[in-house]
Amino acid sequence: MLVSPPLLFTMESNTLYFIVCLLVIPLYVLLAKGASKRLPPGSMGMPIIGQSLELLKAMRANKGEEWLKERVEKYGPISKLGLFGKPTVFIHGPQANKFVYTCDGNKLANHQPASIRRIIGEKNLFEMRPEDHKRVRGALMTFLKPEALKQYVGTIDEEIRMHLKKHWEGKQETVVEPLMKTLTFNVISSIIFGIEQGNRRDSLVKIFESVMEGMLSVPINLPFTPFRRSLQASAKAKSIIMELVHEKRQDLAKNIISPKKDLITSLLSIRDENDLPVLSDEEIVDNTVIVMIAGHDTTSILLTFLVRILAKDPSIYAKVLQEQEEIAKSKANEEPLTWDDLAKMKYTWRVATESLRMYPPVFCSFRQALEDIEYEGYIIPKGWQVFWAACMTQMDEKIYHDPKKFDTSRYEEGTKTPFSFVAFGGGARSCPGNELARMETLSMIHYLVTGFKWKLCCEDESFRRDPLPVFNQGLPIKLESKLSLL
Ligand code: HEM
Repeated sequence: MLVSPPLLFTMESNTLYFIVCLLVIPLYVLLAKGASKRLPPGSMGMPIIGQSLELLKAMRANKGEEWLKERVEKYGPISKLGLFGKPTVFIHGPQANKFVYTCDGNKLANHQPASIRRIIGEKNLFEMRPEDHKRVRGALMTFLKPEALKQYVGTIDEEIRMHLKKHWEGKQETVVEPLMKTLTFNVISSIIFGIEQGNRRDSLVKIFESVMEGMLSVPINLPFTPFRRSLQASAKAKSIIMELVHEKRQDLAKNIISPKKDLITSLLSIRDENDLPVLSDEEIVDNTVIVMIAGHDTTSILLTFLVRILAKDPSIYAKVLQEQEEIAKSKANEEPLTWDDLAKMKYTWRVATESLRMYPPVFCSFRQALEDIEYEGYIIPKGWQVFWAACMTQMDEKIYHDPKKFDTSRYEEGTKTPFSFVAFGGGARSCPGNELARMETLSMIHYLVTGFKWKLCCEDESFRRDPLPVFNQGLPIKLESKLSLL
């Protein structure tokens, strides 16, 4: 979101970028020359560099959408360009979203940058071709589907209360973005690893922070490069997770723990029709890593935007507060939230949905053509990248009336154009963590609005895309505890 494919964008430094470019020039020239006729319109830009730097610059100024809109005005909804050393076809609109989300995975494959592939490992969901992807995703979904997640509402509730007590209560000022990251990191690690708060979890969290640091780097494995540090941290994380896998397998055999305890026990317990494990140990480890990485940053961004929206618009804050106070009133002191409580938070989720429409954490993604593909009368040649900014349809005035207006009533009107709301992607590779994200978001907003009032320190703080949204100052706020509920 990853972990998200747009992670592709960040380049450590221009120097490293140029070194990599030089290494891949021959491949680029071959691919570009090999392209047959009926290529989409557009210029490939400078060899290798193509339009990468322009796009990066626009994204960092939070003008990525404008930059792409200009392309669409100039060339139409399909055009060619050069991005990150590869010939690329940019496609746009609901029909582009539909094409990507419904295309056979043997023709159009997921496409991660080399740094991510090497750090996470070969057996992760992002890298898999359709057959393995279906098997591994099916296994993950037995844990991430709503019926299974229901039992973790209490765990999430407990994590949030501990977090608020430690980081928010009694503070007069705080910075929201890093705190939301800490929270979602802790929630997801408690659900995945099933480890109580303490030294063991803290050390895993620290190791994962180091893993993240080099995810977006140029994959040069030399001493002191962030990529080397990330590789080392990921090897350490994986060896700890592998130990956990062995421990939990033994505990399951002795019936000391439940198969539903956490993601690892759940994956270990899935057997096929011949009573054999559905996932190998290596697959469990690599996919635990991917869920950790894909699962925390995206949700923390949504929560950070919600804090901003609630501070900026008193009428939205008042309605969310009313909904949440009604739920709070129906509960005894310290009684945790339940699945049914979350189901009642309809208005709050509409606010979150509208936030996801206007400020999607994942803005764009890449795939790779595994064969020549015909699309809208043009050829996307084998080996080329397909690049699309799915979420641009969410700000399209032909689909959403007055798209710049924050308007939760949009979701009262029924269905929209198919493939136009795609904050969680679509098709076989849509986000499997959307339900978990919803649970975390609603629970946290419940405790925030019932427990605190806040004001933004900088009313007009802007954010850049790097490639996920990052607030320039991390969203500092002035904070007031309403009462000590926690
Ligand atoms: C607000 C929160 C979230 C947003 C906006 C979000 C968004 C997305 C999007 C747009 C994709 C598809 C990317 C593509 O098509 O290239 C995706 C995939 C994915 N997400 Fe999320 N996500 C969120 C939370 C989570 C959580 C909590 C988890 C962990 C449980 C998670 C795990 C994944 C995984 C594993 C994939 C890859 C799925 C596959 O390839 O089959 N996400 N996410």
